[in-house]
Amino acid sequence: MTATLDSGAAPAARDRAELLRVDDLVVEYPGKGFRAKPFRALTDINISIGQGETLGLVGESGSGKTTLGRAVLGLAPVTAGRITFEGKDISHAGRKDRRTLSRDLQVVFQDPYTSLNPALEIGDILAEPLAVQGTSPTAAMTRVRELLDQVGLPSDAIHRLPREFSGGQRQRVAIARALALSPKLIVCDEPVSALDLSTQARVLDLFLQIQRDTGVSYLFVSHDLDVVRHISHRVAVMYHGEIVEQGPADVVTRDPEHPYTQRLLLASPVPDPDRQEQRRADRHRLLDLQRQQNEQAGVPA
Ligand SMILES: Nc1ncnc2c1ncn2[C@@H]1O[C@H](COP(=O)(O)OP(=O)(O)OP(=O)(O)O)[C@@H](O)[C@H]1O
Repeated sequence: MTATLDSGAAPAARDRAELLRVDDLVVEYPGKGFRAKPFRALTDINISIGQGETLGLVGESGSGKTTLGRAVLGLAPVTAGRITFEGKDISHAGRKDRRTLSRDLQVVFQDPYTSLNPALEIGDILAEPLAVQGTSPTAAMTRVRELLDQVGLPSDAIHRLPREFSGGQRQRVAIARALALSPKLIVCDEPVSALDLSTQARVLDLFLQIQRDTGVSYLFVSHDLDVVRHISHRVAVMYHGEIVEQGPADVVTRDPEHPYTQRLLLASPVPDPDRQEQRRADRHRLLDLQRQQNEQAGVPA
């Protein structure tokens, strides 16, 4: 884990094979309560993600980031448009197809405190997806040990319960669970926003390391431009259910064209842009420092 906040995702390779493609996607939730009419959460979304690539999805609360991730996972209704995975239309994939797809398409949620079953030992949490896909108990335990090692947790975690771990360690368990079946794409929905700054940095580094080791792709949802810049090859900016800008992470997050992205960049109690940049630089320095200190002290994230 040596990456710093300014040396995150590797530059995008030009000729990545396309893994996920979303064309003209519209998502409408059925209306209920005060929203008697269907509510259009996404309008004409077009994105693609290559193999080993990270697309960062950024935008304010309610802009539709989670809905887009949910649509990819088959959890939100596709009203119009198309979602293609490895060239196959999965927009309306049924249960059986989804079960097959779950080998390749996984998710890490925001809250490490509620996303793990508190009654299960870590070994059982990690073995669960393997058992569902028919892996034998012996092979599953070998894989569980591999996964713990991959996410930087000790092998004795197998017999411990989630409550015995910190937020960062629990998120490592959630990442290990997502990795169990060697997926091709992981939808990461605000996976570091519940963590403190130094833990955020270490977990982001873990995501990067895993991508380098396995070639997995990420659809990485975050409201935090710093986080998205660090982890992503490309960034798409969402506003009121639409993508208003997308392009290389560095360009979009440092020199955005769209006024909404410019506002997002400046969304800070510090009004002066120079001080804003200063604040960001300070934050990066702080993160690096904390990470170095933790590493020297051998403190797990
Ligand atoms: N199941 C649902 N039924 C109806 N409306 C929904 C549902 N889920 C989300 N919405 C609405 O869709 C819009 C987009 O929500 P979404 O959660 O995708 O945004 P977001 O950018 O991820 O926001 P946040 O960061 O707060 O999660 C919001 O107006 C939300 O109220």
